[in-house]
Amino acid sequence: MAFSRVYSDPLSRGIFKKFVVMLCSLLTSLYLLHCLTDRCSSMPTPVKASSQVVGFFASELHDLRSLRRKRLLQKWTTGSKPGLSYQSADDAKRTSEYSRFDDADTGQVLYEPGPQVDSDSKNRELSHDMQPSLGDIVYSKRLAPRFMMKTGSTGKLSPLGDGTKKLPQAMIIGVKKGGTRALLEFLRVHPDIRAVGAEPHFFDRNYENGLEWYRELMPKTLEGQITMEKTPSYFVTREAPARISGMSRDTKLIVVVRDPVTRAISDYTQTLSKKPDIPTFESLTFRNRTTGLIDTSWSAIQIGIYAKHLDNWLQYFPMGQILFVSGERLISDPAGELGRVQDFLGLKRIITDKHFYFNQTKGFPCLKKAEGSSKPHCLGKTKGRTHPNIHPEVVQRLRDFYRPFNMKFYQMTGQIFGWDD
Ligand SMILES: Nc1ncnc2c1ncn2[C@@H]1O[C@H](COP(=O)(O)OS(=O)(=O)O)[C@@H](OP(=O)(O)O)[C@H]1O
Repeated sequence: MAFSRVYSDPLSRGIFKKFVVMLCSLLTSLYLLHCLTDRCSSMPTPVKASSQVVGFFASELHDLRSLRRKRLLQKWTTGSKPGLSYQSADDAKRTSEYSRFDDADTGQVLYEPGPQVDSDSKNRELSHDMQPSLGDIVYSKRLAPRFMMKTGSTGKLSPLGDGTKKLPQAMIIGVKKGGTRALLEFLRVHPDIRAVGAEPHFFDRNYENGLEWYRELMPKTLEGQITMEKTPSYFVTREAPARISGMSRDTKLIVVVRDPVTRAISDYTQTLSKKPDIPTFESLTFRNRTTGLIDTSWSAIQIGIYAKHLDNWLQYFPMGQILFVSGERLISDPAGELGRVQDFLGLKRIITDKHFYFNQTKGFPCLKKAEGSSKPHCLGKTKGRTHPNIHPEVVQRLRDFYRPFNMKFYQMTGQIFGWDD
């Protein structure tokens, strides 16, 4: 009754209409505010029940929210403090469950999910730069299901935390003491590369565990990303080429080579650091010091006969599928060598000069920002050790020994590494 009275009075009707319009805009503003605080997805969406106008607002809001998410993601992916503070309690627990395991040769402790692969090493330090990478962490539960992650340089959006463990499509197979750790650490900066940090030693020591075991060690990758690992002993493992080819004939292989004489001394220096009582380099080098006969059964010498090992790989892989990186140039011009590697892997050249600086104290190039960190990063103290002085006569004898093998190697690869200049 009261309503019909009000409605029949033209003045009251006008006021009533204005009231309704104001109420509607108030409700719409409230809804807008609610959505801007990112809470409206849990409510029944207004699109279904409402007019085109509300539908329009909903789509505008959607765009606004994706823009906010993209901005946030941009902030993360450009490396500004990706920190663990985004983790929920569950995720923090998951991270703490990551097993610690070592790089067989370096003793660096890396965080990787999965079983313990190598427990040889004695040196178990954790450096800040070896924490799980941004991509390894599934962020807080509230954010995870709705947030999207940029798939590397492809710019595709995929749900964060998604991805699957894949067998490596590319690997660094050698050589021991060539600079393999530096190469892997530098490559990890690339958004399209995900690599297992520790050396799996699957194709030499752990082959009987099977490919599923091996796959489990790998980090999750999104579409377009390359899975990588490095195990320098593969290059000198007789069975490795057949086994890797059995996994995939398309596997891309990278070998970091270094002057075999310096490499042998570096190898010896590493052993010496673990076992200070071993004989001198000179006495291990010769079978007979007076005749000058080199002991080729000593692994430190054996590994440097690159041409011989390469022959074995060429039985299973075409030359075009193997890239040789100069260990020397990796130090003098890291961006140049990284450029070649990115081309070989079919990736955009994202790692450039801008990523490196030369650390005077370390005496090596270092990363301005390591993967998943905003801090500068040099390799640990097991890389770039001071070598003992070796008698020049012994060094010369070794140079003479390696020369023909080096020449053969230059011929096979079509690259001159300059070890005999
Ligand atoms: N940027 C940078 N920082 C530190 N060290 C560098 C770098 N680039 C190459 N190198 C050289 O890498 C050598 C170790 O090689 P690897 O990583 O292949 O060693 S290992 O086989 O994994 O133990 C290591 O050998 P040594 O100098 O004999 O210790 C270094 O000379």
